[in-house]
Amino acid sequence: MRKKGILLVNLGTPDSPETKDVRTYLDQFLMDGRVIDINPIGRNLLVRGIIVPKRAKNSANIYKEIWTEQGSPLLVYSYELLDLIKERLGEEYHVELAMRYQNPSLESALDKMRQLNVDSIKVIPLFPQYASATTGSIHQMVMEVISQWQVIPPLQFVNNYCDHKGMAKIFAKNAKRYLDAEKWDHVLFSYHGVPQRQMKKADVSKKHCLQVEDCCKTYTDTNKFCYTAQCYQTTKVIAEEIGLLADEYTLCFQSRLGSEPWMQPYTSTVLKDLADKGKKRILVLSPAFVADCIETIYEIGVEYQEEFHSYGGEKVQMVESLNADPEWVDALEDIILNR
Ligand SMILES: C=CC1=C(C)c2cc3[nH]c(cc4nc(cc5[nH]c(cc1n2)c(C)c5CCC(=O)O)C(CCC(=O)O)=C4C)c(C)c3C=C
Ligand SMILES: [Fe+2]
Ligand SMILES: [Fe+2]
Repeated sequence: MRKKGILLVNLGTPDSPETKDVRTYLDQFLMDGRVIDINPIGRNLLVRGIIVPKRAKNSANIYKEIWTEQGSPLLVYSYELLDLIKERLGEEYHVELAMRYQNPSLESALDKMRQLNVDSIKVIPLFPQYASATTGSIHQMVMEVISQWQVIPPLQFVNNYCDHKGMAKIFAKNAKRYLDAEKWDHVLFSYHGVPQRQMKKADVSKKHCLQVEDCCKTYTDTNKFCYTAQCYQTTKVIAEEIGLLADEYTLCFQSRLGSEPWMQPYTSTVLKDLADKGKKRILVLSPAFVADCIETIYEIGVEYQEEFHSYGGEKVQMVESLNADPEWVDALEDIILNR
């Protein structure tokens, strides 16, 4: 029986926490024109001349701290999820996992599907919100690879699932475990940031994103492809599910790289403001990630904790991501079958 192909794709992670592998990963990642979206010569100088040489060793040390016996958390959780979703979908489907950068590579996953002569391919980026640097890059790469095939099978691309109730319920459930057990002064929804320039580029009207006040706090037809608007929408669905009041939570953006402005407010700034207001205990969800990774485990769990402490706060607690939660398998099955 010919099967329906399902391709799950996450960002990728180094093959090992050694500096040379981290360097290779950062080089492939940051040389992507959708990630550092400047002219190729400038990108080459910036990435290979400045960012990677400056960053590789320090990043490798951080990867060493989060690395598990099975490997990088992002990859380990992704494989666990793959096993569960394969079991769930059964014989009718052939499911592959790929990473946009490093391994398992998109090329090898797609080649397996080509060899199997699958009936169709549906691409599901493991990112709830669309950003050009993530989902856009995955879709572009899949199209580039498949464009070389003699037979181009029916293809489907999932753009986003920022408003998926099943997904939101799991983030809410994970947060409630902390909210029910202890007292927290505020909840943060801390998303991976993107440069403001990329947001403006994604707005085809050129009249909306960062042009009108509170441009993307409401998710509408006008801004339906805007990453920020989708982050607000995810937050709204999760906050409703938890039962949070408007003044009990704040949306913010982390992981800024370089000196140009990224989406704001920055998580660091919000943490400082909260500390100045006397807030001591902060619970942080990070629903741009479906698997815990360096950005959640280290940036939130270690760096923001230390930073908040230096401002006079007490505790920053990271809420676990979806990882290999059986309810995430339910939600992902629905996304695969119905989006
Ligand atoms: C969730 C969506 C993501 C967006 C949007 C995104 C954009 C983006 N990222 C960088 C630079 C870095 N990101 C890094 C790690 C990283 N980023 C994402 C997701 C998004 N990135 C994930 C899931 C991860 C974790 C990978 C892991 O192995 O755990 C890193 C590397 C980490 C480090 O060295 O500290 C960099 C660098 C840019 C420039 C960007 C632009 C839009
Ligand atoms: Fe990133
Ligand atoms: Fe926007």
